[in-house]
Amino acid sequence: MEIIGARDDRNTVSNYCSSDSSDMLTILYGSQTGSAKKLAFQFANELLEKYNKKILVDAIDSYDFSLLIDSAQKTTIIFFVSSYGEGEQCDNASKTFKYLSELCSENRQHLKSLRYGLFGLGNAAFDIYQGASRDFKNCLSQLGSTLLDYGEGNDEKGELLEDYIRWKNQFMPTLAEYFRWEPSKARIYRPTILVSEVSPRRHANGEIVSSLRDLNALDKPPYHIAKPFRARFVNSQKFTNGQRCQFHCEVSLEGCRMKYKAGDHLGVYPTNRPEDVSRFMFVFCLGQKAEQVIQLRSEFPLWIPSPTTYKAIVEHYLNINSAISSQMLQTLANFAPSDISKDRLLILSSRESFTKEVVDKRLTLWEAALEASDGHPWPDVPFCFLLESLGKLEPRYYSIASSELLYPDEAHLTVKCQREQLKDKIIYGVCSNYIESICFPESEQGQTAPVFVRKSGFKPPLNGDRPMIMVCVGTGIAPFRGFVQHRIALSATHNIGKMFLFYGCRDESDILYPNEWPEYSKALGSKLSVHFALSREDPIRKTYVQDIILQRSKEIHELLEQGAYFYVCGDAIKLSKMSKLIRQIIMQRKGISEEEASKTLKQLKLNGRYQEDLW
Ligand SMILES: Cc1cc2nc3c(=O)[nH]c(=O)nc-3n(C[C@H](O)[C@H](O)[C@H](O)COP(=O)(O)O)c2cc1C
Repeated sequence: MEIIGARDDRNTVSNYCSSDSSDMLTILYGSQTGSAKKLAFQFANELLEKYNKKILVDAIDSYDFSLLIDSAQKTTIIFFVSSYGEGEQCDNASKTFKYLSELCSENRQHLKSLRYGLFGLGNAAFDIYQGASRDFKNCLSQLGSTLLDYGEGNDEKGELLEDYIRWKNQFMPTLAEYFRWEPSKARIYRPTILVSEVSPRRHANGEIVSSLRDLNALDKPPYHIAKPFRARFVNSQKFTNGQRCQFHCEVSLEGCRMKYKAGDHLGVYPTNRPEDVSRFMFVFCLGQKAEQVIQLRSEFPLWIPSPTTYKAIVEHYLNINSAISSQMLQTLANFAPSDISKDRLLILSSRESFTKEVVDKRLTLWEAALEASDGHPWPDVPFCFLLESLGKLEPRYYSIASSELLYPDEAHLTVKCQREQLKDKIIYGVCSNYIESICFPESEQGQTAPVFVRKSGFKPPLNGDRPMIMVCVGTGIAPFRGFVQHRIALSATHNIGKMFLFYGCRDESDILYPNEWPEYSKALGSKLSVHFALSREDPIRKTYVQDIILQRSKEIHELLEQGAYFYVCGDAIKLSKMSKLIRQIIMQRKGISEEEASKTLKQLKLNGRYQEDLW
């Protein structure tokens, strides 16, 4: 009985497939930002809990599909497939999709032995809704595989989890029937993480070790995602204040030996908001034992270093404001402090109320609990239930806004505080507001955060004399500040190519780095031309980046013909039509068909000459 977590070890996957798979199930995910991966593990956990089934969970690209070709051995896989780019596969599924598409072209049913279920994750605000999951399904059907069930979850209005639950509730019993699985003896809640309270370990100086991340601060390079560097945030400067707070800050990488290049990302591990931490600790009665040292054990890989303390987990490792599902509330109801609270929570979790009362109001688990109990604490909730349900406080990624050629020991960031005003509360984005709190602290303390560099393919051309066209909205300006700095550094010794920057924001007061663009233009002369699209400057005629791009379509096309690189960065929804626009420009300027223009654009993408960094 085990869940095997995502690993890099491909051999284990192959071994697993070639053993008796008649009663075994594999769960694979294609996930860019973790949602599909999370659902895949959730599905696996539930199968383990309900049917005592042994399950492999891994990324799609870690699985060796060549083993299934024309095989007589029946294999069952449940896929969780997210769409990315323009309805495309995520990075950890694209290799497999390419492989399967090539197999399709042979027009033979090579994967007849495969039975599969598929849940697609997407967002209907994008042009090609569920492109990746539908393509994957079509491909498998051409290869002769048997579809057991297909479902789709839409991220557009925050109902992805509910879509998943509806699909899963209908599919899981069918799957069990198909395999003739008997439900394991009914249990309301079965923990998969064992939490034991132990006596404290101490640092050499006598201080209690509260988390391994503290120890990491004493560690030495190399630093990476699993061992972040505690960096100082310095020289912060606000551009705009209040609800739309945007600012610049500089992260000192001195001594950590982490190198970056313009276009890379800086991962930042946030800390939960102190107000939320203390309310969470109150609701689940953790205040008294906040500093108690605990040891965690589990059958699958845990993201929390152990031993640690309750408080360290709630502050640094647990996504206490995670989106919640009706199912979580139903399990939580078992631990209610009174029958009235239990009934109220069950009503909140019901089909009739859940969307309106929980999803639309963006209630967190602790807020829903408080609402059901009229502000009274819930002393009987097992801590492991909170760990399993809420999951990991993930690092957030920021495009680095500087060039290593000018700033080798510091990475600059451009941050917009995520603050969304709902009817009666503000939803705070955990990391941006955390960075603000350490950059503009009320006291002098706490100006460090754990960080690491994540390499990205979003890079200025290797050849410095190639033209560049850069398109962005809002804080999407960040990597382009780095690209321009990069070219300034190069210009001292090299001939550099022309640069067009198209930058969309609300009005003049919303322009980030307003003093720097004239300076960069001065330093680079005719090599840099910056064009602003200020959407709220003229209330009658709103101007967006696509409008100013269209006005310059002739020059853009000429530059593309001269080998220019085209970059897009910023809000995925606002910029979702950019590649369509470029296709249109190519079509019109070259006088070719839409199909031919699509081929040209595809080739640009393959050659790295059309790149997007969207969020
Ligand atoms: C840059 C970007 C591009 C996306 N493109 C699409 C798309 O073309 N079609 C779609 O249905 N959803 C699209 N989405 C939405 C994601 O598929 C959806 O939010 C999903 O839940 C993310 O899952 P993941 O965390 O497993 O990557 C896109 C999201 C981002 C950030």
